[in-house]
Amino acid sequence: MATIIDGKVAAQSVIETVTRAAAALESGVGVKPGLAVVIVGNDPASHAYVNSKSKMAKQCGFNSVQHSLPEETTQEELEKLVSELNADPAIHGILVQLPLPKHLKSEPVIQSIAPEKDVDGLNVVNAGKLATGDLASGLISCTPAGALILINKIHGADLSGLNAVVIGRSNLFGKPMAMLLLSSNATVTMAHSRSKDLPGICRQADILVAAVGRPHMVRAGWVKPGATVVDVGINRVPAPEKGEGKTKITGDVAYEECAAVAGAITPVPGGVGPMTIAMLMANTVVAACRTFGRPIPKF
Ligand SMILES: Nc1nc2c(c(=O)[nH]1)N[C@@H](CN(C=O)c1ccc(C(=O)N[C@@H](CCC(=O)O)C(=O)O)cc1)CN2
Repeated sequence: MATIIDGKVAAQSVIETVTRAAAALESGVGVKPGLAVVIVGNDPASHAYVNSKSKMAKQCGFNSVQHSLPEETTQEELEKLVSELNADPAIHGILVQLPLPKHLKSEPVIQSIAPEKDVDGLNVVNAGKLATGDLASGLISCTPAGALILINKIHGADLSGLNAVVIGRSNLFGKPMAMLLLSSNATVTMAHSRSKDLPGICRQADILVAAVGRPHMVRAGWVKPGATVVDVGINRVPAPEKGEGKTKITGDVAYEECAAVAGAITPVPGGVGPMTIAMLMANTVVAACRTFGRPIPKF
């Protein structure tokens, strides 16, 4: 049976470091790290994530600001808010929750966030720094940064000689995950819905990272015996066992059968998800420390 990689424990350790760094910043320069989270519309899951982020920011001792905008918000209104937050000296991190309602274009909004406040790491400046191997001066997308910490718990920081396969090629996860694995010396394959023989590609992986958005797509036969399997999927599926109309969260990996083959595996819930919020706090405190030239905590 595989080692279960506990994302809640790892996230708690990150949060403790963030909280200490925030307290040191406040006692040193009298300023709290400031995080502004922006949400547009009424999607219940997005509201739940944003509330968790705002609550965690308060727990870490941050100045936590939430902007909940109505569904009918225009592109101009949203970009105006981002521009005000860019200019606000009390705000060191800005996050616009995704996905945005269909009538809004996310890319111009993301690119309008000042790179030094882009705690989601999605601005081309931060994505470009990661792609060119500069992991020190930018901000890295939260979910891949958290997933790498979990992978390092099993394999250490140097992944030389290991084959890593990332299924999924989004800007939010797949691309930055592949860049981080490459920077750690893994031999990286990016696979996606148009890849030929996905199961065969996955069977080559010592580290298999699944971000496909389809419940239980990765089956035991896709997993190399002893591999580390990282499940990034957050799929809401019906849970009749919990009562009529109830739902539960499940991953992209068929957990039970893959755990029987893998050497280590992340569960859903309780794996990569909690690391996403922890790394958002980490990016915010790093952004604030940089603003004041204070020492940058290590995660
Ligand atoms: N601007 C962004 N938007 C979105 C991001 C992001 O990183 N930046 N990621 C996802 C959603 N997300 C954060 O926003 C997120 C997803 C899941 C979790 C989490 O802790 N999941 C728990 C289960 C929670 C539950 O039961 O509902 C777990 O896996 O244990 C945190 C954050 C899309 N949008």
